[in-house]
This record gives sequence, structure tokens and C-alpha cells, in this order.
Amino acid sequence: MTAVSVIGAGAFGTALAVALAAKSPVTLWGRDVAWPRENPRLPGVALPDALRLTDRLQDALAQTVLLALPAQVLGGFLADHAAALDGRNLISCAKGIDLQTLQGPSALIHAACPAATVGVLTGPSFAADIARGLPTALTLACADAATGEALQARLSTGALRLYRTTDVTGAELGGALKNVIAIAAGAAIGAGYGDSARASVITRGFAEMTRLATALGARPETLTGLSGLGDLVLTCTSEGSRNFRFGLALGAGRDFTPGTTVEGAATARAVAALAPKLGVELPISRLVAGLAEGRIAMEHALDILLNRPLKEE
Ligand SMILES: NC(=O)C1=CN([C@@H]2O[C@H](COP(=O)(O)OP(=O)(O)OC[C@H]3O[C@@H](n4cnc5c(N)ncnc54)[C@H](OP(=O)(O)O)[C@@H]3O)[C@@H](O)[C@H]2O)C=CC1
Ligand SMILES: O=C(CO)COP(=O)(O)O
Repeated sequence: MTAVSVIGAGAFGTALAVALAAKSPVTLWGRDVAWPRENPRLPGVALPDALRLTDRLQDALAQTVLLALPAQVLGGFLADHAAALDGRNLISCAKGIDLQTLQGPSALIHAACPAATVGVLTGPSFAADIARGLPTALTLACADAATGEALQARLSTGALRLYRTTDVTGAELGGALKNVIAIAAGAAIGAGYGDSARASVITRGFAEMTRLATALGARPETLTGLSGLGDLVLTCTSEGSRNFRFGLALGAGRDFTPGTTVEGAATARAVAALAPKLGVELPISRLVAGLAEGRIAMEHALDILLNRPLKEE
């Protein structure tokens, strides 16, 4: 058994496993890993010998398990496998809020596996960059400072530099909420509103992220770190982001490739459901929810934002 395993052989799980295998052997679990050569979700990336692939979960239960599944499937996976996972270091790599429970991945893990130590790995990082060994800085969040420090050392590599925090809520919400704002930024560009409009979306979107995250107990400074502002900048400015590309398609009235993981769409709906409960105003996120659900047409989106009462910044 390897010291670290990765559950979820999508683009991100595979990239993390490739990066960590440069340091020590890693096991990567996926429900279908019978690829002829490389993972089609991460084309062009050779899998190193130190990476063991398996579709048998019992062969992938290391003491430290990275959970790299999309946020909307994590709850079901935990429900099915809680007993096998409990008691380990379970590190969520998902960037979303569960639409059924309106909770983040760390709370889902806590609820399913109460004896586990829960962590969050998040921050600006495209899977393809990590897999190619490009320099990347991420946030490792763990409420227990000593365990966080041990995990930071275990999961950092020469190219992957982990910063640590004990603010699990702030770190995971930064990663989840930036996906919603990235859709809005993409929609602004796709609709032809220009770079100045995008800068407004990023800035006012960041204000929304901070309002919601702090209402849920996050420390505001966590939002200004890699997991919040850092990832927001990456995702709102690069067509490498699926959330940004989804927004581009929405804005331009084009179809988007079905089956693509776009965490911000479901998370926007979760955020729209949370906002009134918490008494926070989140106009951009609510708009993204309406666009993603098809309740709001793109041609009305700008009016909805611009016709709100003028206010102090
Ligand atoms: N891609 C990236 O650059 C980054 C992604 N992330 C985050 O990582 C998470 C995963 O994203 P990513 O890897 O990109 O997604 P992908 O779309 O590349 O892959 C999703 C993976 O989830 C698997 N899966 C889906 N449903 C289930 C299920 N019910 N049980 C088991 N496995 C399932 C899929 O398996 P199958 O192939 O069999 O369908 C696939 O391997 C997301 O929260 C994302 O925000 C974070 C940072 C960067
Ligand atoms: O989270 C990511 C980069 O940090 C990946 O973004 P997308 O899911 O939008 O592709």
C-alpha cells in the first residue's frame, strides 16, 4: 500500500497522482481506468511507473487519501464507502458546494466519516500544468495545525508548493465560489462586453465571495490568498478554465460540450439558495444561477445588474 492515494481518475486526480509520484509511489483509483495508454481526460500526459492504477477501492485506501471527485458526486461516493474511508486523512480537492445539502466537501466528509481528519487542497492550478510539472502554489487547509503541517510536507514536491492554513471553510469556499464568478466573467467576454466589464465582474465577484464566505465563518484574509483571489484571477482570465469557457458559450449563445465538469453551474444554484438564509446579497452569483438554469436569458443579464440601485462601494 502506498502512503498516499488519489480517488477519482479525472483530469485533476490524475494530474495530482502524476505530480506526487515524482516523490514516492502513489495509487490512483478510478471506476474505469482501462485506458489504452493515457487518461483521455488528461491527454498527452505519460503515467509514471510509480503511479499504480486500480479500479478496486480496497487497493487504494492509504492513510492519506486525496478525494478528487466533482463536488456533486462526492456525497454519494462517501455514502457508499464511508466505512472504508473513515479514520484516514481525507483531503478534498473538489471545488463546489453540494446542491442537495448546501454544504461544502469538508462538511460532507465530516458527516460521513466522523473519525477522519479532514483537509482541503485547493488553489490556482490547471490539471495540465500540474501534470507537466510546471511550478504551482496551492493551499492545504486542515483545522488541526500539526496534522496540516505534516500533510503540507507530505504533499509538497519540487514544483508543487503548498501553503497551509487552518481555515478549512475559507479555503474550500474560495475554490468553490470562484467557479461561479468565472462563469460570469466568461459570459461578459462571450457577450462582447469587454475587458473593463470583466474586471468589474472579478472585483464585485470577489466582494460577493468574501461576503458569503465570512457569513459562513471563513476568515476574510483566507479569501485574499491562493484559494480565493489567486484562483479567481486564474479562472476568470484563462480559456484553460472550463467554467470560464462555459460562461463564454453562454454569453455568445453557443452550445457547450455536454458532460464537461463545470462546478460553478451547480454551485451557483447552491449559493442562490444559501444567500437568503444568510441574509447576504449576491447579485452576480444569483444571475449565474438564473443563466445556468435557463430562467434568465443572456440578453436580460446586463440590465438586471446595471438597473440595481446605486450604492457605496
Ligand atoms: N481539472 C482541473 O484543472 C482542476 C479540477 N479541480 C477540481 O477537481 C474536481 C474534479 O475535477 P476534474 O478531475 O477536473 O473532473 P473530470 O471531469 O476530469 O473528471 C471527473 C472524474 O470523476 C469521476 N466520476 C464522476 N462521477 C463519479 C462517481 N459517481 N463515482 C466515481 N467517480 C465518478 C469520473 O469518472 P469517469 O471518467 O468514469 O466518468 C472522472 O474520473 C472538481 O471539483 C474540480 O473543480 C481542481 C483544480 C483543478
Ligand atoms: O480550478 C481550476 C483551476 O484552479 C480549474 O478550473 P475549471 O474547473 O474551470 O477548469
